[in-house]
Amino acid sequence: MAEHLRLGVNIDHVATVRNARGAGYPDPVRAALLAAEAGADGITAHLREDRRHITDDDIARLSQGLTIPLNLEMAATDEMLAIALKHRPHAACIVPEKREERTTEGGLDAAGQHDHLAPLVRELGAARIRVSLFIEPDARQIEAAVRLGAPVVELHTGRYAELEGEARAEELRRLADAAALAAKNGIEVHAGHGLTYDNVAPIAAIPQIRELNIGHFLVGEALFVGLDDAVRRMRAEMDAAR
Ligand SMILES: CC(=O)[C@@H](O)[C@H](O)COP(=O)(O)O
Ligand SMILES: NCC(=O)COP(=O)(O)O
Repeated sequence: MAEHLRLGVNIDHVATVRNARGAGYPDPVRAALLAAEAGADGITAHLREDRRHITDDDIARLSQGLTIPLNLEMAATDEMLAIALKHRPHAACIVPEKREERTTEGGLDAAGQHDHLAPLVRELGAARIRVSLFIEPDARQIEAAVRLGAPVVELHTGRYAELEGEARAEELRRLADAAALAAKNGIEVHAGHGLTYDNVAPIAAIPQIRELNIGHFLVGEALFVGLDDAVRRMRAEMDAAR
């Protein structure tokens, strides 16, 4: 039987709504605490270099107030490394970032950026922060993660979420193959981006995947049913698929 599948709730887009008005509400930390009560196994927050949603203060408050693990998503920069080392989250997921993108468009080029990433992975690991690389489901990237000594990879499910029909089925096969290859090499496998009630089941059914990080859909759904119900239903969809 496949092991328990953890749900990491990403609260970035609670901050997007707050920042639209420059107000103090809605508070992403309050959302994180509510998600934890509803059964989230962890909280994910992406401190973008342009601070378009999550802010430094949010990370400080999440680091102090959470009773479940924090997964800090960060670009591979010295500034973000210093922030991670200051707050020491449970995990740090290194993601690619472009200022002009609407959302995280693709995976990190772990293969092409080995020399840039190696010291970062080493320093985070030495601080006992669990490093994860947000990559495309691609054997070359997984082999690069192995060479870098990353304990975790998070497979980018954005393409899978956007595609339909046979193209989606093909992307699902790539995700399953990548998960199997990573697990065979002793890497813990996570996945996320663009997951919803409608598309989560086939991803949750991949036995090597141990954690899903889901945010944008849950925050939107929370407008209609509340965050508690949205997190509980996602948990149920994941468990049913497992
Ligand atoms: C890396 C990633 O997938 C996330 O951080 C998430 O989707 C929310 O942030 P953005 O929408 O700003 O990319
Ligand atoms: N790393 C993926 C994540 O944290 C959530 O992505 P999304 O559900 O907001 O698209």
